[in-house]
Amino acid sequence: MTEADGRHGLTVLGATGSIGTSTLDLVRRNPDTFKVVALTAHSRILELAEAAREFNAELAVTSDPARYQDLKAALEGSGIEVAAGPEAVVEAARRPSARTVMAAIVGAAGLAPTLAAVARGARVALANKECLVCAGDLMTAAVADSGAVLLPVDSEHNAIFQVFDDERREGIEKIILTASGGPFRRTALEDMRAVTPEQAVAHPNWSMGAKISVDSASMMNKGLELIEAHHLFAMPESRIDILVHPQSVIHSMVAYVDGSVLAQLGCPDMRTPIAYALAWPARMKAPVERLDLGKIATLSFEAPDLVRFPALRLAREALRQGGGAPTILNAANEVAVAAFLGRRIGFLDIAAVVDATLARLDPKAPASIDEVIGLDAAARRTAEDLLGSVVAAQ
Ligand SMILES: NC(=O)C1=CN([C@@H]2O[C@H](COP(=O)(O)OP(=O)(O)OC[C@H]3O[C@@H](n4cnc5c(N)ncnc54)[C@H](OP(=O)(O)O)[C@@H]3O)[C@@H](O)[C@H]2O)C=CC1
Ligand SMILES: CC(=O)[C@@H](O)[C@H](O)COP(=O)(O)O
Ligand SMILES: [Mn+2]
Repeated sequence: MTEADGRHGLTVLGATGSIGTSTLDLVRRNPDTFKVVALTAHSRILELAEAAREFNAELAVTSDPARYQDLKAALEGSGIEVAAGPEAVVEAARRPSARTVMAAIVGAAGLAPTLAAVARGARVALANKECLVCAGDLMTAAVADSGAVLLPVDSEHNAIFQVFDDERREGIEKIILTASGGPFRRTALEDMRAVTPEQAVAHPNWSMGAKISVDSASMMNKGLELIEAHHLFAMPESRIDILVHPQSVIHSMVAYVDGSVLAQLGCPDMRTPIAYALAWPARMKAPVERLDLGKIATLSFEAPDLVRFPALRLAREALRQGGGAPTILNAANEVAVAAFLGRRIGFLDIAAVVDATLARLDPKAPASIDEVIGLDAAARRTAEDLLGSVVAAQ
């Protein structure tokens, strides 16, 4: 459970990313509490090596086998074990000395290592929402089988987790997920056609990786979070509302049958939900700006616009349809977002590619993780094939 030296063993998957570095910032401030076991990354080898040295990690892993020699050279003489490849990331997640695994890889690439942490019954601080979107039923079944504890890190789900009375579920009426509306909340549909990746990643409230920032701009992020909430809290789609709240101060709410609505509030800084997940069920200090509602003065709310943000509608329909539809939605979205960031398609083409991919494939429910991986791969191939035709049709 804990290290021989009494500290809480922690592995960070995706250590070089936005969530990974925020996690390590908290670890840096609490050296007597946490012991870093393994750190993983993909391409940012120097940052990975630097963090591994700073935190005296047992193991550093790059998921890219072609970067093994670079990582080995960067850690020469440190005594830190080095490994490479997707299977090595899974092995890192399996290391038993880490009581908690922070799952902060972006995309479905995080599925296998997150499942490995779940399978050994670890505490899994889950940032990687795509895991639950593409394999939610299988993941929650694996959690039930192994006795793993899933601690939501995504700010909305962490908020819900803090105010959701799981012991008295019959008292819960619905979940209200808040959404900032992203950088294009007030942009006309016609103008969205020409927005650039730089504009799309410029989130008004949060500093995040490129992929989730684009998802926030298209509101696919809220669609993914709808599916994530369905799996984390076993709530039907019909009892999960989405409400645009541009200030990102109320991170989400739970409405009860007696008319009470419980919310979690805070300044938008991921170190709050990360600290909650790392310290749970206790609390730890987080070096974040304190909320001053008097200074903010106004909190506003509006309904989401499903015409300008069709991704939200597609995600809700995929959740209603069930089976493999969310797996297809997620994989197609990953392909389309990468193509948008690479300037191969326009912003509005993202939802069009997802829609067309969903229309092409049989959404039969995957019965195993291998079937999820197969459906994910088929959806990626289909989405890649569709990139050209969707653009040509605009
Ligand atoms: N950022 C945020 O505030 C929030 C993020 N999340 C979720 O958390 C997850 C991480 O997001 P974020 O930190 O923003 O993303 P980043 O892009 O900042 O970081 C992603 C991390 O994953 C690694 N990675 C990328 N591709 C692969 C791969 N194929 N195999 C293994 N590792 C890989 C990256 O390595 P490298 O950089 O070395 O290439 C990096 O360490 C996402 O699922 C996101 O939706 C949820 C809520 C808030
Ligand atoms: C910080 C976090 O949890 C993000 O998922 C955030 O919610 C994105 O903001 P949007 O509400 O704009 O999607
Ligand atoms: Mn979120």
